[in-house]
Order: sequence, then C-alpha cells, then structure tokens
Amino acid sequence: MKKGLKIAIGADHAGFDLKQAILGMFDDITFKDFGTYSTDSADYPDFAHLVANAVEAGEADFGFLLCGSANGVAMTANKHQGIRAALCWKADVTIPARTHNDANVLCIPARHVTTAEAKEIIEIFLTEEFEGGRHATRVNKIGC
Ligand SMILES: O=C(CO)[C@H](O)[C@H](O)[C@H](O)COP(=O)(O)O
Repeated sequence: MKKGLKIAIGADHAGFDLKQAILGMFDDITFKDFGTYSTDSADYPDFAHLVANAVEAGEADFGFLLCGSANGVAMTANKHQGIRAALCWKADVTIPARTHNDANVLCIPARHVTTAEAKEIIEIFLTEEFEGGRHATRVNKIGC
C-alpha cells in the first residue's frame, strides 16, 4: 500500500460508524474528515460534494465515501467533472476500479460490508495502479 497519502473522507449517518473505524485503521494515511460527525440522520450529497471538491482541487490524493448502499454518494461524486467514483464492495471489483478505471474516489456500501472487508477494499484501492494503454483511451472518453 502506498505510504503518506492524503485522503478526503465523508459519510452519511449510515456510514458514520465505518468511517470512524477507517479513521483509526491506518497509521500512514492523513485523513481530512468532512463528516458527518454523528449517527443523526444526514443527507449523503452534502458530504459527497465536499469530498469530491477536495479531490478535484488536489487537496487529497483520493476520496473515500460511505453511505448505506454507496449508490447515493457515487452518483453525487460522479457529477463532478474531475471525479471517477467507483462503488466497491469486494476485492474483485476494487482491483479494476484502479487498474482499468483509474478511480479517484472509493465508495463503500457501509450496510453491506464488514469492517474487515472495508479494510481489504481500501488496501487494494491504495495499492493497485492504473495500467494506462487501452484503459487510458477509454478513461479519456469518459470526459473527465
Ligand atoms: O444514499 C443511499 C442510497 O444510495 C444510502 O444508502 C443512504 O445511506 C440511505 O439512503 C439512508 O437511508 P435512511 O433510511 O435515511 O437511513
């Protein structure tokens, strides 16, 4: 796993507990936590936009977003021109999110993965590298 990365992270109430667990998982990562800061009901776009803005501005190397299914945060983040947000719930899906799609935001469905599974997904996301070549041609056609 790459060392010294800056990660922008955000979650709604459904992702709050897993976000807190992730914040304590990695000594080598510097997190900027954009909330939410409790399990009170919250609106996932509020946090997804903040994380996407930080990644687009180059303030973070990658973004992590969590909500119940991860669909809402992924939909929101992908409205941003500079964002390629990938919904990842297992290792086999996470590898090509980086190697083929050059994803810069990782969206984790907090209600459907264990903490251990989330850790594995994050380690893969921060280890795998974009392969370029034919995948770069395709990513360029996405338009971001
Ligand atoms: O946005 C979502 C679905 O794409 C997330 O799963 C939310 O966390 C979920 O909708 C929250 O639901 P709740 O009933 O308000 O807890």
